[in-house]
Amino acid sequence: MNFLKVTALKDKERFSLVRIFCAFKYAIQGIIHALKVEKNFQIHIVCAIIVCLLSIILNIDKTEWLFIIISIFGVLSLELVNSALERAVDIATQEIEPLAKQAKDLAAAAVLVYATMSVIIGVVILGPKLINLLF
Ligand SMILES: Nc1ncnc2c1ncn2[C@@H]1O[C@H](COP(=O)(O)OP(=O)(O)OP(=O)(O)O)[C@@H](O)[C@H]1O
Repeated sequence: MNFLKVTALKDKERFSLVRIFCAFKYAIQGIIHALKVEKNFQIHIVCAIIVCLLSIILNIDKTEWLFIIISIFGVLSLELVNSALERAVDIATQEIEPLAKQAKDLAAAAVLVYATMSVIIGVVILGPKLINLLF
C-alpha cells in the first residue's frame, strides 16, 4: 500500500466535521440534480406533496403519518438509487447488453414494488377518510 493510500485511509477513519459537511453537500447536490433532470423523481415529489396535503386535510393520526412518511421517503430513496444505477450501467457499457437490461429493469422493479406498497398504504389510510369527507 503506498503512502497516499495509507494517508487517505487514515483520513477516512478520523472524525472530521469537514468530511461530514462535504458528504452532506454532495448528497444535497444529488437531490438538486434529481429534482432538475429526473422526470420520475419529479412525479414522485408532486405525488408526495398531494398525499401530504390530503393527510393534513383529512387529519390523520400520528401512526398513520409514520406509515405515510415511510412510504414517501422509501419511494424517493429508491428512485434516487435507481437513477444512480442507470448512470453506472451507462458508464459501464454503451452497447445493448442483456446484463445491462437486467440491471436497469431490476432497479426499476424495486421502485415499482415499493411504490405499489406505498399506494396500498395510501389507499388504506386515506381512502375511507376521503369517502367519508366526500359522501
Ligand atoms: N445498455 C442497455 N442494454 C440493454 N437494454 C438496455 C440498455 N440500457 C437500457 N436498456 C433498456 O431500456 C430501458 C430504459 O432504459 P433507460 O436507460 O432509458 O432508463 P429509463 O427506464 O428510461 O429510466 P428513466 O426514465 O428514469 O431515465 C431499461 O429498463 C432497459 O430495459
